[in-house]
Amino acid sequence: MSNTILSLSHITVRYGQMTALRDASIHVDKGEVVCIIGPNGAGKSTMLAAAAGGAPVVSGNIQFNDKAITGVAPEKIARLGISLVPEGRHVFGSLTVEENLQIAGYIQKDSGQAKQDVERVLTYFPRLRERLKFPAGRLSGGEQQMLAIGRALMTRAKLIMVDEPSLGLAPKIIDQIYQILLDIRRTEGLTLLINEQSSSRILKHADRIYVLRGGVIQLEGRAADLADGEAIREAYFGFQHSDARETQQ
Ligand SMILES: Nc1ncnc2c1ncn2[C@@H]1O[C@H](COP(=O)(O)OP(=O)(O)OP(=O)(O)O)[C@@H](O)[C@H]1O
Repeated sequence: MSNTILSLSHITVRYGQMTALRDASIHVDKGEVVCIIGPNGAGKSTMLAAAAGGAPVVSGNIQFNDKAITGVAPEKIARLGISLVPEGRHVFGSLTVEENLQIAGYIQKDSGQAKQDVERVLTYFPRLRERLKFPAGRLSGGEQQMLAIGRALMTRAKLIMVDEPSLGLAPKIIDQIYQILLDIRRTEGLTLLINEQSSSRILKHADRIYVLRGGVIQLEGRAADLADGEAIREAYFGFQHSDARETQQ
């Protein structure tokens, strides 16, 4: 058995005439934190959607735990142990934090186990414990992101994919969320695949980085080797752009 938990090999995705991913390959090893960085419209969400069974893949192969999952239905993929936290969080605003977590545990048949898992999630996110009886719609953006990740944890997924967790959040909150994710990784051996538009805060948290632009993987490397940001900037913008500070914000 290989150490790779997820691989997408030579994936092409088309929405009608529009090619969103072109012959793109990525892999994620067990226990890794891998980040896909790229500008708006690069194809990042499409990559996660392809792994979750929700994108029109026209060619290529997707494997999870050495099993082919290309063309497999999203609910079946979820049951195999992949959970996607979509961009924009999508919590149920009128339901309480507790109810949001309980519903996410529907995948488990055993209600005792679901109860234990609510407790397990609250241990990682003490902030959610304080807000347990609040409607999720009244939470701050950071708290909603925590809840969205908490919901993914309820499924006991082996691989959690998070689409732009930093979007609209203050740097302090972003770091806090990453610290919690790394804590969960350490405690549970979880594997994480994360999309981000900006690289600066991610480089210190991720093990490995892919830069995606125009549906094509432009760069792959260990975060430690890319720390100065130069190669990332070049791949991100497609040309030498010494003054391109956008990715550094
Ligand atoms: N359902 C769809 N139908 C048609 N085109 C789509 C669809 N979803 C995405 N696209 C297009 O595919 C391209 C890649 O989109 P995608 O959302 O994967 O990029 P992204 O890197 O995640 O960008 P963002 O940061 O804006 O979410 C974009 O040009 C987008 O407009």
